[in-house]
Amino acid sequence: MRRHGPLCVGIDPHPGLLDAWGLADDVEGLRSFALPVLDAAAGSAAAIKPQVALFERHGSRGLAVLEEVLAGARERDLPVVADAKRGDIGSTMAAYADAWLGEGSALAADAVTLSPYLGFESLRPALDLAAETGRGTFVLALTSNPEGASVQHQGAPESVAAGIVAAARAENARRAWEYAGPCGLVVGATVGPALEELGIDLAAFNGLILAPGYGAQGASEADLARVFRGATERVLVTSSRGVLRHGPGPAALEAEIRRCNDALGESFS
Ligand SMILES: O=c1ccn([C@@H]2O[C@H](COP(=O)(O)O)[C@@H](O)[C@H]2O)c(=O)[nH]1
Repeated sequence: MRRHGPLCVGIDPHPGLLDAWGLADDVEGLRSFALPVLDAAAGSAAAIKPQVALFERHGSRGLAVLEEVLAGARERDLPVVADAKRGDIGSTMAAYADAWLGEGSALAADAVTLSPYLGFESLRPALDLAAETGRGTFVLALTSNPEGASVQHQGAPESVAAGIVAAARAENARRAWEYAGPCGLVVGATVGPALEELGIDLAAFNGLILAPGYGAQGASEADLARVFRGATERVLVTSSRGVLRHGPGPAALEAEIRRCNDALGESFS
């Protein structure tokens, strides 16, 4: 993030985008889509965030393409957040943790997104494995979709989302870290005044924040600066369709990534 700016490029090979790029909605199309995005992001973006569902829909061969993306990112020293949104009872969670954060797993990424809605502690195997292996997690707190509020804003005196933020903060405080703890949060750039309304202060948060909603979902650089005031230096801003619609040419993709990073940098300064 310090080197390139706060933009994380989402790799979301939607059927409509494959079509717009002149590619078939099959495994060859998936590969011809994902690898140029990886190339464009290496050297211009802070990270990439492959959307696992859009690889899974192509079955085992789709997951093999994801493994190729992960290996290519490792070779290029480009951090990867696997957007898998895993969350299950603890015994099963250990298997998800091994897959996405385990040393030697072909699917291991630098960080994985997790859903805490079976209870924050159910994530324990992934939280512990991330800390042991120097990887990270991003736990869904306030998601960017409008429906999220019906669950995440509930509760008094502390909302569900505020409870998740407090649990993530306590998790990071269990160990000493140089800059930010391994338990990050997902907070949408589209949440408007929800953080203030729910009494959540992200300036005091001790991990990274993954912020979807920029670009295709309508949040602007100014919205990000407003929502994350006091915490912008730890915000990894992610955009998928907003960047990908500039493809297929790698030069145009890279130019858009650089433009976003410049605009975000200006807005955050
Ligand atoms: O709260 C959330 C959590 C995750 N996402 C994911 O981010 C991208 C957003 O794609 P855009 O094309 O930039 O809208 C997508 O993979 C979502 O599953 C999110 O949007 N909101």
